[in-house]
Amino acid sequence: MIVTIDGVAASGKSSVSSGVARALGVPYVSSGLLYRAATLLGLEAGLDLHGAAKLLAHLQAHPLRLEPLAGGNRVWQGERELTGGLHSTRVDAGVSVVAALPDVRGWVDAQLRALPAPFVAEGRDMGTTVFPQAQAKFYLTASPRIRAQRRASERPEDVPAIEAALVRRDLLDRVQSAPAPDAVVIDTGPLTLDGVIQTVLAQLPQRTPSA
Ligand SMILES: Nc1ncnc2c1ncn2[C@@H]1O[C@H](COP(=O)(O)OP(=O)(O)O)[C@@H](O)[C@H]1O
Ligand SMILES: Nc1ccn([C@@H]2O[C@H](COP(=O)(O)OP(=O)(O)O)[C@@H](O)[C@H]2O)c(=O)n1
Repeated sequence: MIVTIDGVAASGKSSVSSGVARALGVPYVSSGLLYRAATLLGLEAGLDLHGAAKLLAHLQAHPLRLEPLAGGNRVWQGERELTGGLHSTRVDAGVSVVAALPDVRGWVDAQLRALPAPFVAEGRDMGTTVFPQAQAKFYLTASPRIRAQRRASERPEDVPAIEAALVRRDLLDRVQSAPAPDAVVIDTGPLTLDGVIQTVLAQLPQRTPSA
């Protein structure tokens, strides 16, 4: 079974996916971490993030590996773990530019499609482009202010600055962020994290042992 959980920035995708995946006993897959890792490598190499050809050549010369665990995903470049540096403000600021490059999207999509199901996949276009065949699809929302307040514990900036950056990223990401027509949309604003996880679990199709 593949479950997709898409949504806007900081809407709760990775926390909810982790909770749902643990309840199901399967891994979750964070597609955003691959875009973040591609951005970090580009920044470290001093590349122009708008330049698809050089960035893609760099990614192919320095392959990344996503480790999709139920408790939290990790990203590796050979023996070097990149995970800790992927949620910085500078990666936040550059990632939407990298994610707009069709070649980079193809590179990420190929890695995701090579993963063995079952899993919960989270991002922007998991239910539309990457896994349109998924058995259950969800799309998380919440107001920019609520999302910024939640993320404030994870970033050095104040809530208004975080909110402005989230709104900017939503705008830059809007092309790949449309909900799938068959996704269940959940406004997480009035819900606790566990409330969202239980809402998702309650809507999953009955599983058979082989699914
Ligand atoms: N429904 C919720 N209620 C309260 N806090 C939440 C809720 N969902 C997520 N959070 C918190 O909001 C922050 C952002 O969630 P995260 O899962 O990282 O979102 P995303 O993966 O969409 O960026 C985290 O600190 C998380 O614990
Ligand atoms: N499926 C995806 C996932 C992420 N992304 C890009 O990667 C960025 C980081 O995604 P993320 O899911 O880690 O970000 P948050 O929503 O957790 O802040 C997004 O802002 C998008 O630019 C994408 O384009 N498509």
